[in-house]
Amino acid sequence: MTGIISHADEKRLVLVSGRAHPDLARDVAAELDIDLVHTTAYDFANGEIYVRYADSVRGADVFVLQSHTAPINQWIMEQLIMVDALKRASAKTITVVQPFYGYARQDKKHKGREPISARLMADLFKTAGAHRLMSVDLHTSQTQGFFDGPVDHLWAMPLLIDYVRTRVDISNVTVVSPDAGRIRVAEHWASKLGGGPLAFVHKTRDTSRPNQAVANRVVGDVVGRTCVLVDDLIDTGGTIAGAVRVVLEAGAKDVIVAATHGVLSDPAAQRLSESGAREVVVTDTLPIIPEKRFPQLTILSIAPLIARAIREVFDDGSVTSLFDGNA
Ligand SMILES: Nc1ncnc2c1ncn2[C@@H]1O[C@H](COP(=O)(O)O)[C@@H](O)[C@H]1O
Ligand SMILES: O=P(O)(O)OC[C@H]1O[C@H](OP(=O)(O)OP(=O)(O)O)[C@H](O)[C@@H]1O
Repeated sequence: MTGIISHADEKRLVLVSGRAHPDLARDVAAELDIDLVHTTAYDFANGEIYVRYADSVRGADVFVLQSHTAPINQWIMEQLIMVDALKRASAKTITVVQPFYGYARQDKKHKGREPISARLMADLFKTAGAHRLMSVDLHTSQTQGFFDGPVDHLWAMPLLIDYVRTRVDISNVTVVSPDAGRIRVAEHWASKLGGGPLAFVHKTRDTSRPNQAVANRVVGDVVGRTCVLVDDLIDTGGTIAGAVRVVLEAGAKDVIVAATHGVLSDPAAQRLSESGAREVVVTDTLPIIPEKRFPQLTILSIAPLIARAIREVFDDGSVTSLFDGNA
């Protein structure tokens, strides 16, 4: 195995990773059957970051993997610096692979004098030298339009659905959206999970205080049913724990939660473990440290999907084809 795959036409695929989620980088490299190109990365005494690649990347198609986990600003900055180093080392193309797109929730101004940080992120990566972005389950699809270049928007839904299908009797499933913003996604889930009914939770947020979600009530047929609650991400767990509570109070038989990104900021692990959900299923787009794991948590590997998408991009194939039948 080498860090570089040589083709007759001299194309070279290089995978490099920041320090945020080494397990995911290792798994993606293994799926691609390549070695990561070693990257030296460390912090100077004042917190500034240094990176250098051990091998030449000249003329290569380079994929820069970084998970936007806490401390998120440090890891985003590291990825930006990695892109800059690749640009200056004459990489042919640079694809930023950010399985979870940091700042994606700041995609519009809700009030005057707010930033649109999701757009700023795209601009920063473009300025650093990125040609292309790859991400999984963006908070809103429109974020694709922020980056001036190709964006590969991967869906974890087929992976999650394949798993959830093994855990439920699909003739008795109601798919539940934990808020109004995710009803379209929940519709998609329902059609793929046996075409059962759909419900949604009326959620409100106190916008004067961060991370405060209130689940008011559930609308839809949940009595006696296995409810599958679907969301893009679980951060502090307030949205999901509240939704599980109102769904169970409304008479659901049991609840399985499926979300792509397990951000799991405190006190999510405690909230979820005490929520009454039978199972909470996430992917490993973000690392989940042992202290944040709880008995009902299942973590699915996103590495095969990312590796297949990288392969398609490198081969000038079709990323969309990975989702044929799920569009
Ligand atoms: N990082 C964040 N954590 C929690 N809440 C956030 C974060 N970034 C933005 N927000 C707030 O989330 C909602 C987003 O609402 P959408 O309807 O999805 O646009 C908004 O209140 C943000 O201020
Ligand atoms: O675990 P939590 O801390 O509760 O945060 C997670 C929730 O926050 C986001 O929704 P958001 O309320 O930002 O927007 P939306 O209702 O428009 O999806 C996200 O889609 C989750 O539903």
